Amino acid sequence: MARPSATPPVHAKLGYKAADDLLLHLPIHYEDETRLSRIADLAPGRSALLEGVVERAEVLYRPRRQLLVSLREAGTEAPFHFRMLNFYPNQLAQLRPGVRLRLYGDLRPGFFGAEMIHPRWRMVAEHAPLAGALTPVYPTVAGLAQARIRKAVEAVLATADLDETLPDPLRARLGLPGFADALRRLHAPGPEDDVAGLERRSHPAWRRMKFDELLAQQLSLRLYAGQRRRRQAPVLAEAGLAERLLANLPFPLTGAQSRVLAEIRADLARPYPMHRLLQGDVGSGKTCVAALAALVAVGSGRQTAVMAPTEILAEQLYLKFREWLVPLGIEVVWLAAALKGKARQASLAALADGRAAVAVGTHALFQDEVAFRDLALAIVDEQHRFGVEQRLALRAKGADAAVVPHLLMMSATPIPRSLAMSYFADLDVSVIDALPPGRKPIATRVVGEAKRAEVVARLRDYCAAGAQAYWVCPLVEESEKLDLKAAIDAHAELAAELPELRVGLVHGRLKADQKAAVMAEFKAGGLDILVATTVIEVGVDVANASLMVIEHAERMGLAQLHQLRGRVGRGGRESTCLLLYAEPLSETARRRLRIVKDSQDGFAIAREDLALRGPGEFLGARQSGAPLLRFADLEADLDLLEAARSAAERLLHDDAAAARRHLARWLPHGFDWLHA
Ligand SMILES: Nc1ncnc2c1ncn2[C@@H]1O[C@H](COP(=O)(O)OP(=O)(O)OP(=O)(O)O)[C@@H](O)[C@H]1O
Repeated sequence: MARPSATPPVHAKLGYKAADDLLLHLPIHYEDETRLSRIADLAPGRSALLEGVVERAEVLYRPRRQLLVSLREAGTEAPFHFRMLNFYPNQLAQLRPGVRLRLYGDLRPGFFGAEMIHPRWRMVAEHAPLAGALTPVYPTVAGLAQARIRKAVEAVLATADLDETLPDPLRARLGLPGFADALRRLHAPGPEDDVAGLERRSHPAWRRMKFDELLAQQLSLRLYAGQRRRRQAPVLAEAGLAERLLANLPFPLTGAQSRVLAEIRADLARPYPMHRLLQGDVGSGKTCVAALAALVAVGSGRQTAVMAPTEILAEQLYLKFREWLVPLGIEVVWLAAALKGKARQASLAALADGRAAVAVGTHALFQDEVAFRDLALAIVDEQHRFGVEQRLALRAKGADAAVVPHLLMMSATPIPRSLAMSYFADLDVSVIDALPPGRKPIATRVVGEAKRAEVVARLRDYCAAGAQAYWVCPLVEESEKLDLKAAIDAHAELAAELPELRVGLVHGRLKADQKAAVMAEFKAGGLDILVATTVIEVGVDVANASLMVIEHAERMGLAQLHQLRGRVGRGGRESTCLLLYAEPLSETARRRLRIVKDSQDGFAIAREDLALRGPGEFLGARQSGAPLLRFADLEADLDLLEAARSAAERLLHDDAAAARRHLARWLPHGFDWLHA
């Protein structure tokens, strides 16, 4: 009977667009049916193929209903058994005495001696031939049998075009097998192949796949870079205003800041859009460099938009930009969702007619009703927290659709080089790798919650000596409500325990002006202690705050702890950060906290965090919903990534047609998320 036409084909069931996509649907492991094992030679726990003749098959009812089959291997005395806990009556009927079976499964010690539970079995004739290749086991979905996937993959392998896209010398240099060869080996390795290497993904055939994937990514990044260079952006080269701010600043730029500013200025002076990530550890002076960049745009008679993912961060940027730009006679407007009525209309009007040269705000900046007269530069802070569409929307705000604004992204989450190289579409990266002089290291302690009373006593002494402190409440990932409750409770407790001190509270649910009022009060010294949810993570700048207590530090990411801690240590005082943890603390959790305690280097901490949590945390990959890479692992395969990077350049130059074929194979349906 024909299968109903509604049944989707195998590739669709697995989530692929085309049957050819199955070529790269690679096995997760293999079953070896190329040789028969003898039960006497097998250690328990190993999977193997056995053969035997059925002696008896009976249904037992204790301890539960099951089918027990006894078989005898040729030349042995004792029978062995297999059990089926689910079976059909016709299976029972097939298992007549004298029937010869081959079984594949795990052998384990059982009540009657060695046995298999739920092996795969089939009836065979005597001396039936063995499989010529290992049997691949593929990732699958519910209701899709391995046999169907195997068949579909075999069909595609037989018909698809497996031509070689890499030049021979390159393959030889990297020790990589040919594409067709590698693919056949992965889908159907022979008995002589290194199966362990295939399963561990270290086999040359696997390395070939990983290299190809990375190469495709690098090629697409390069093509994208080429496209960008063909787009038009305003040339911004008037530095007079920036020079005036430099003269006004109470400090000289650090060497690192000057170098990075020069890189940005060179980009802005080009007629195609900048696409640059400005990285620097917390407090390294990124915002200051960004403000100078904005002034280059403003000096050229154009507008700048500055955007942060949360209102509190945006407000901090707004305050800094005002402090630096307003004395130069520049109008800076504020725009966030909470801004309503007349104030909102005034901001919108000032942007539309160009009176305001700079707008600072949140996501509200890229709503449809926001029109710039002449947007030339978009600065996006902590960009990895924005979704791809949001970033694109801001870029589309240039007044003339043919002219694209320059894009400067800032991040205090240091992104390891391998990630930056691989994930971001053609991204130039500038790193501020030194802190301004005079910063003191922050003494960090890891303290059990049982010592909370001592911590509170310490807080009292600190504040009595004129210092200010943050008390940061746990992050409860899934629930803003719980976050809020924790902060409100901590605030009430501290206020009761320390009646002589002024304790303030700030959290994400406060209205923008309320938040701003609390922050301003803390900054002005009107509060001794600020209880906060993690909203203060980045960008908050209060020089007199020199103690930070972080509750439930064990729940937070390492990079996040480091960023939080960076809120102190900004003034002349010795600063301290206490990481409070709740018992019991696992060994891993203890190790993680120790990493933050022992290092002040954001990059080193980020590397550890990457190893522990995976790249999604850095890159907002969750927002994009697309996996970063299917096969290659950015940390483990760094050598391949480097090789792919240089090979991409060569291939485009030497054999553009091969490069195109390579891309068509690996990214047949585009990869747009990568290009944002
Ligand atoms: N070269 C410098 N010398 C001394 N102080 C500086 C220098 N550059 C910036 N600062 C000061 O250091 C503090 C942090 O600078 P800025 O806000 O630019 O850093 P950031 O990297 O954006 O920090 P954050 O991690 O807080 O976002 C600010 O108070 C700023 O005035």
